[in-house]
Amino acid sequence: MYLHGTSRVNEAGQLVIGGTEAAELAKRFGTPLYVYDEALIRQTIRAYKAAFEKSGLRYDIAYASKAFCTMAMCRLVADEGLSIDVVSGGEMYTALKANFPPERIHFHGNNKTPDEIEQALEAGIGLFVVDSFHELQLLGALATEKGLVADIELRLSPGVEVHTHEYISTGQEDSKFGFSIAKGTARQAVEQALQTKGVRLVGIHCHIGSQIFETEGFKTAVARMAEFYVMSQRELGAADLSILNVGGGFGIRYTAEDDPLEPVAYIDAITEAVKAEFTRLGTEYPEVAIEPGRSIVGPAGTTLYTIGSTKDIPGVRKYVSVDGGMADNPRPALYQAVYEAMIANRADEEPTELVSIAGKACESGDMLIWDVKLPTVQAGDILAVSCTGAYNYSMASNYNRMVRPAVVFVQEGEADVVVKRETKDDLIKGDVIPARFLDGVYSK
Ligand SMILES: Cc1ncc(COP(=O)(O)O)c(C=O)c1O
Ligand SMILES: N[C@@H](CCCC[NH3+])C(=O)O
Repeated sequence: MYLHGTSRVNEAGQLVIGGTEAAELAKRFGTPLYVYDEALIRQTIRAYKAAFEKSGLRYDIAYASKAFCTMAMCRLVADEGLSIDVVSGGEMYTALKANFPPERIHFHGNNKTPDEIEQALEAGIGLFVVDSFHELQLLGALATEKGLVADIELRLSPGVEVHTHEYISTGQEDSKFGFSIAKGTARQAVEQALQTKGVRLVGIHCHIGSQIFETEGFKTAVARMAEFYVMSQRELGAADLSILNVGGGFGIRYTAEDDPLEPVAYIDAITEAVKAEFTRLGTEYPEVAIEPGRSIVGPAGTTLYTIGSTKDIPGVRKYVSVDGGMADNPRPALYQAVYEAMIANRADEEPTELVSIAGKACESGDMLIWDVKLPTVQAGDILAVSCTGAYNYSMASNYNRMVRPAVVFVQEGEADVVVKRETKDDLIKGDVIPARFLDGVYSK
């Protein structure tokens, strides 16, 4: 298993994360357990900032909170000086409750509801990324009603196809997101935005997809967006335009086969492309904005499970079952995502056996890893699955009425619970038995 951040194997053969043995964390907090290496999160954020500083361009980094949204994470992001991107009233509420400065919150989403827009306007959210004509009209009307002017970016689709899973590719023409540059709707959106009371067009935005390993797609997107930006200023009179937002999507190493670039390489490619394009077009450089999610939290997360039953089908495969699965990590089932794992309490032992890791949900597709080499496992061993920090906790469910695991942040030998493990009472807290069901139901 690739060891990210502060993860290492100590002399006692134990996996250690953030200065604490993983098996000790499992004992203290129970399993399944999401463990986050806080130092690695901060280090990645600082690497993005340093790469931009080097470029000399004005910049804004918004953490895409959909990857992992909790109050502690929002606090950390605020402390590191980033902005934050939210895509729902729930994410916005979490950030606001964590005292995230509202002016540094960016509100995304292809179907923001009137309630969510009102909530955002009342909270003083700094930026709306507008995704449709419907939203433009709704936001303009609601802002005007309140005597406000909302700063907006328009989400455009630059028609860039990238090599990633089709469910996480977003910049292509055939997408539910954004106004198409090629089809002319982006131009109409700028024209309409400039005539809409209650909004001020400050930027254009695109996001070409997620888990992208090369820089070509970003460079193409920058070139198309730059042309459009300058056209909007010169031909359409978009005088307040000053931000070019190229979204997130920077790839990470889930397995040894993955070969992502360092954050700095993506930023260098983007900032160099911005400079080249804007110089060619003869216009002042814009502020460059990005929205990384996965790359900030993905490698920092490890999920710990306790191994239970095994089933050996001679000549076929050996199934090793853990006490979690698709409820805490739906990504293998959804995207055929591949993960690596190790036995945390015997991390120095040679992997000798090829096994497959099964979850405990009542579902054949609940497989966390097909074919991973481990030392011979025993019930009670702690399995560590690496690189589970992005879109795992945030996409977790209560399928089969499983409780969501706790989340701990570890650093320098300290471990803090940032999300408590759900209880069985949490599972039924919204349940209501209609009074008419109770009348004599057991007496019939
Ligand atoms: C608009 C937007 N911004 C940012 C992100 C974050 O992407 P990633 O987590 O791949 O960095 C996404 C998700 O793909 C997105 O849809
Ligand atoms: N949920 C996806 C990423 C979605 C990106 C958000 N636009 C994943 O786990 O890979």
